[in-house]
Amino acid sequence: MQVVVGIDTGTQSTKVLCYDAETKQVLLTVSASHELESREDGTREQEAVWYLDAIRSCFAQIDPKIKEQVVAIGVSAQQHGFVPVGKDGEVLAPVKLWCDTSTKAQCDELTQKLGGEDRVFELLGNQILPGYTLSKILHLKQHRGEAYEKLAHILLPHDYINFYLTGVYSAEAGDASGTAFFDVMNKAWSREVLQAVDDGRDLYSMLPPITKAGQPAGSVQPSTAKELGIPEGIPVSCGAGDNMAGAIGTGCVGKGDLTMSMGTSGTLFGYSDTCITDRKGRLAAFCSSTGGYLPLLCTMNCTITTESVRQLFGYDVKELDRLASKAPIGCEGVTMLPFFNGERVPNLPHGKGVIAGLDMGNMKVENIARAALESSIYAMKGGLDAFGELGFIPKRIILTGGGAKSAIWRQIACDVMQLPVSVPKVGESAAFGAALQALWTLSGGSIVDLASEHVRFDDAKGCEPDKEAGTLYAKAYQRYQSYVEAMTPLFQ
Ligand SMILES: Nc1ncnc2c1ncn2[C@@H]1O[C@H](COP(=O)(O)OP(=O)(O)O)[C@@H](O)[C@H]1O
Ligand SMILES: O=C(CO)[C@@H](O)[C@H](O)COP(=O)(O)O
Repeated sequence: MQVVVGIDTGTQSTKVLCYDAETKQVLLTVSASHELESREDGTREQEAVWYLDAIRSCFAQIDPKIKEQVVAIGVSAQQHGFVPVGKDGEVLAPVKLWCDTSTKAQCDELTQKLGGEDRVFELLGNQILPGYTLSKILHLKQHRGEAYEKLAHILLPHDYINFYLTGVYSAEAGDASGTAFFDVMNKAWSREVLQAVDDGRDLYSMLPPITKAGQPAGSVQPSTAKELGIPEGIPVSCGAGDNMAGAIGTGCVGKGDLTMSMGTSGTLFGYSDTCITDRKGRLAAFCSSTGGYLPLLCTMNCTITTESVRQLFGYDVKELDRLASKAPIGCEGVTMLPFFNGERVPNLPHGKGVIAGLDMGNMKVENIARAALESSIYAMKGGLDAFGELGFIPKRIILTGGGAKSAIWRQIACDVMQLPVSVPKVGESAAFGAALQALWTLSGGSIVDLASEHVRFDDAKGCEPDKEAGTLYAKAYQRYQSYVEAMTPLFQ
């Protein structure tokens, strides 16, 4: 046995996956859920200690005989969250998350101070958006002054978990690229952008060094080894944001590969050897955690949409799928704008969910159920168009995330995007990707070869696009776009 472990701390839960690289079998996956603090002003926060508690709880569920054989660990976590840490490693305030929309004012203030959107784009290759980390630091300064005074280390969730495992402060380019203080063209922290938050304090010196992809962030320290029941001194790979880890776990590591993740958020990302920036702001210019780039579209409402609708009617996911399958494509004109959690693309942090186009004939739960599934895919369709405009032409889409378990949703994605869909055998792609990154740290060599050796696809779940359905979806998508345009002024 050669056991590598992937930890994925998502929004809803932490998952730990043990993979035997010799037999190419996932031995087990365990999980523990997290709470989420939500407030009406768009605040979405978690306590960093919940992540460590969830990790401890996951490891407690694993057979000690497997744990003894672990040879390396990799960590993936939700991107963008700000973990403010003091000089002795103590966490100073709750973690503001990727889906926190309460910092729009700070984003506007910082963008203006830096000279406007064009200048920001020149400095970073990205915009300053509420989901990203930068505005959360200014928010801490303005609203939690005491914690800000003690700030000594600026970490992302996966950096913090790596610190727990190794005792070392580290970062890597993939997750760093989602901070809005990382210059993606030069793969370096931006001193100028951080000075806009506070020119009286050296925030730059609070950033961890960037570990090169494929290199370890450190090794498991004795106290953590004892707590988790794993060998001390084993390597911990540099780690990744969850989308970057998901790219590894779905084999999206070579030129032209494209993955769509249907999780709490909806993401569409492709691998590129060169930096791809999108001045129109649909694709974020992120780096991969394998040494290249990962342009990415993120919507804040994918399974958020289906969860909101199914909870409203008291259904489970299977019942929602069953009802949706009874409605025709386009839901007889019922159109949903799935901005239940605000939205990032389009940049509408104060956006709201809308169900439009209802009349006495089409107001059926079947249509509303289907509109939830369709709309979260329409929200990602603009990303595919952006990839095309920027010269990135994929041959297929690899689907992952909790939503990819739904057969009807997979076919909707395939028909809306008009691309063949492949589904990896291991569904927990971020945890699996983190485990494969750990294996890469041990073995060295090419990540492309390693992914093609270990990432397998489930032929039974793959789908081919239907042209006729594509024509119907294209019409419904146009209607969706018209509603987005019409509603946008109300959300600004
Ligand atoms: N069979 C299914 N059909 C539709 N949605 C599903 C199904 N199984 C799980 N899900 C959705 O997947 C979500 C979890 O997705 P996941 O990718 O694990 O989330 P995250 O990583 O964002 O925490 C659940 O909240 C649920 O809405
Ligand atoms: O903000 C983004 C990407 O930019 C999100 O994709 C987060 O990384 C959270 O992911 P999930 O919890 O949905 O996996």
